Amino acid sequence: MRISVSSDMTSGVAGKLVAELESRGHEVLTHGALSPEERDDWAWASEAAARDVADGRADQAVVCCWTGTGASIAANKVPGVRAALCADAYTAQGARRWNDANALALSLRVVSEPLLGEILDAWFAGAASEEPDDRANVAHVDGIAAQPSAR
Ligand SMILES: O=C[C@H](O)[C@H](O)[C@H](O)COP(=O)(O)O
Repeated sequence: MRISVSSDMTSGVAGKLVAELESRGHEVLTHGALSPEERDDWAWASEAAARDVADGRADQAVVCCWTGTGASIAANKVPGVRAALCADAYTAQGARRWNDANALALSLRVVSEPLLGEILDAWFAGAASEEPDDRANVAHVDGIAAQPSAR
């Protein structure tokens, strides 16, 4: 799989992420602090990785910042991207299964190296549910940004 990775810092698991993903057989694109000469602020870095997914240059993204919050918010503003902020394996598994999440948002402060391994194991093991209700939810979420409020 091709994974686009962004971070606003090189601290914490940001420094391990690319090697970890490559060791799992993924091709990695990098943005922000992980890419020389790119703007490294979380909003720009996360948007760049999310646009790789939306535009088909990557299958999925992993977006990081100190809390993971800004990275997830920015990624979720890009149409077609469903980013999930995950601080544990259970949430990562559910994000893939029920939300068909295509961007994993991580906190550089909270996620330790062992926890990163657990979260990635769960994330990549999980397949999106094909249940009609689940697909309807995902399709509705993708359409929200494109529609005016119905209320
Ligand atoms: O949600 C935002 C992230 O946690 C940022 O990593 C944090 O705000 C630090 O950003 P800055 O280095 O721009 O202060």
